[in-house]
Amino acid sequence: MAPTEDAIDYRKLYLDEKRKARQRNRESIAKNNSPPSSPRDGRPTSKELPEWSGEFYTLKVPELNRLSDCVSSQNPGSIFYKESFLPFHFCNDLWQWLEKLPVAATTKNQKHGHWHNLHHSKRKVAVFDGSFPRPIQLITQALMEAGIFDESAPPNHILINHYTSSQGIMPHTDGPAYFSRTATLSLGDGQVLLHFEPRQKGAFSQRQLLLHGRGSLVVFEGDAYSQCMHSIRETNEEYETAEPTCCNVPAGTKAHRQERISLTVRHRFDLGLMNGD
Ligand SMILES: O=C(O)CCC(=O)C(=O)O
Ligand SMILES: [Fe+2]
Repeated sequence: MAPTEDAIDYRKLYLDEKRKARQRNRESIAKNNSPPSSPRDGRPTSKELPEWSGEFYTLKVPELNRLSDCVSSQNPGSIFYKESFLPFHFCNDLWQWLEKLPVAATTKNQKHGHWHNLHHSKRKVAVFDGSFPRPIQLITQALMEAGIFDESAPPNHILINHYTSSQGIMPHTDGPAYFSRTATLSLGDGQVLLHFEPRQKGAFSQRQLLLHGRGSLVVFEGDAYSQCMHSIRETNEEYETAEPTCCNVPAGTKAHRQERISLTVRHRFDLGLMNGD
């Protein structure tokens, strides 16, 4: 019998079902393989998150100017800095909101949106990825509007570090899991020196950058992201002194250390895939 228009195409059905079964299989493998420490686990419910009083905020931020805001244009290139990026009143509200984030009961699993005390360095960290509560959304939108991220690799991962005045972070690169651009916002009244050093000796020059608090922004990408390590020194001194390698303030400028919160914003590739990018 000749197939009619609406007769079932068994071959197509067979292929469709096979494709669906393969897809289900892949999804279940991905689910079972996802590490228990995934930051996507255990998202805080909206009840657990602190109340955000700034519901009607629209965040006005300046655009990043890739020429005038560039503080290291070569060797390594691509470090940008804006001393005043986030509005002052927003920084205060954000600080208070962040301080009220729930604290994870255990340090074993990274729980999304919860503070964790790191064993090795004692500083506190919290992660937001994928879907963001309002204040974090405002920040990611602001970074898009300022031309720092675009639709091809939008911010989808925020790491928040809470430091006492003496704490720092060891030399490291942010690694290949992310698009090679990091934007960091600093909150608090103090300052720190951010150090860049080449991963391979002699390949690039050392650089320093004085990070002001109260909403400053540093962006680094390209060589500064992939070929250099960055760090903040631990110190019990009240201040650090900028060296001649410092690229945004004169040598001798004092960076007065105080309690500080930083928000490091990036695009993580595997989250992009999960969100259907
Ligand atoms: O606190 C900072 O400014 C640096 C943080 C950082 O490098 C990171 O979280 O990867
Ligand atoms: Fe980093």
